[in-house]
Amino acid sequence: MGIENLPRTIEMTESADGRRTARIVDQRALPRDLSYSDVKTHREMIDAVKTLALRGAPAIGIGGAAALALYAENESGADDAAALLSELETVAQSVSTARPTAVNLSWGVARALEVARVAAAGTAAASAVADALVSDVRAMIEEDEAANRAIGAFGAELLGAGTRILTHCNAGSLATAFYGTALGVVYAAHRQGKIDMVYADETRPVGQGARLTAWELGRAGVPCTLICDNMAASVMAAGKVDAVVVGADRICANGDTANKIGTYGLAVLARHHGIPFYVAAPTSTIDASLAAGSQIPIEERAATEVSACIPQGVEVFNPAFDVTPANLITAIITERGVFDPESV
Ligand SMILES: CSC[C@@H](O)[C@@H](O)C(=O)COP(=O)(O)O
Repeated sequence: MGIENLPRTIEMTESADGRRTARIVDQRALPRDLSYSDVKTHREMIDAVKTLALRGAPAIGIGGAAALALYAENESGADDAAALLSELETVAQSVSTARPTAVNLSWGVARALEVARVAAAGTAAASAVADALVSDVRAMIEEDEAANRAIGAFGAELLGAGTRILTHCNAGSLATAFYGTALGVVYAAHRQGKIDMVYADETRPVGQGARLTAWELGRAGVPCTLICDNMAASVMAAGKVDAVVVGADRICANGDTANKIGTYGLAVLARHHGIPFYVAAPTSTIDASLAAGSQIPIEERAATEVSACIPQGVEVFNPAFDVTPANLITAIITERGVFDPESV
């Protein structure tokens, strides 16, 4: 049992009819089934991102770039590179707005558009632009795994023997191409024999902790105890948590960090109990264009996520993310090292 049992979240492959596709783990089916979907068009990719079949900031960044590659490969009828580029500029708009909070999505789309621009400047053939896009998605996948392994190595240095970690949502291999950010820290520390237990918050309302983190850690052979979100305070008070490690969807210039709803509450609890609170994320999650967390767009999702059965007339507020102020974050762990949130 180990991380070799974890699936690759997204890969560029070829389907039986010879068309290039993005093969993704369909995370809606977990933990019941480990099943894959072959995504062939940019619209199918937008749907996968919106419905959380593909989720987690780094994974949707790669998915965004893949959407442009799929459009170029399978949908465009453009005669030449210049015509394709102009179509891609329109497609990029709809892909990068599929979900608003994780900056990685628009980062991935912007990177793909730049690759297409450079390719189109050097060729007249639309097919060469498509090839360049597919190659760059493959490069992004490799870079993402390498970044996560570096995050894991830096993060493991912060932890001592017998560490008990609390994590929220799924910032694991499933949220990235492979290995994970917060769970990357766990995997690296576990390899060094430092992890006694990982407490996984259930993560209401969608249950990424219960459905995905508990499944992933089990498959990787890391000890995991599932708790409901409202149990975190008493687990900390009982002295069972040595560090909180979470992922991020967007980190502002001042270090304020958006992550799955409930993260902010955990940071407040960690401060109260004197427990270090770490954010683990690749530098592609940093958005230096935003000065502070109040400027981060927070996605609101359907009321049916909160309850399938709502009494008539009851209003539901379902923000998918919250913002943890920089002063509650002990350190931000990136692939380039460990930073004070204010200096990130
Ligand atoms: C490495 S993933 C970091 C974050 O994207 C993760 O913690 C999270 O909040 C995911 O939310 P989700 O709505 O499941 O995409």
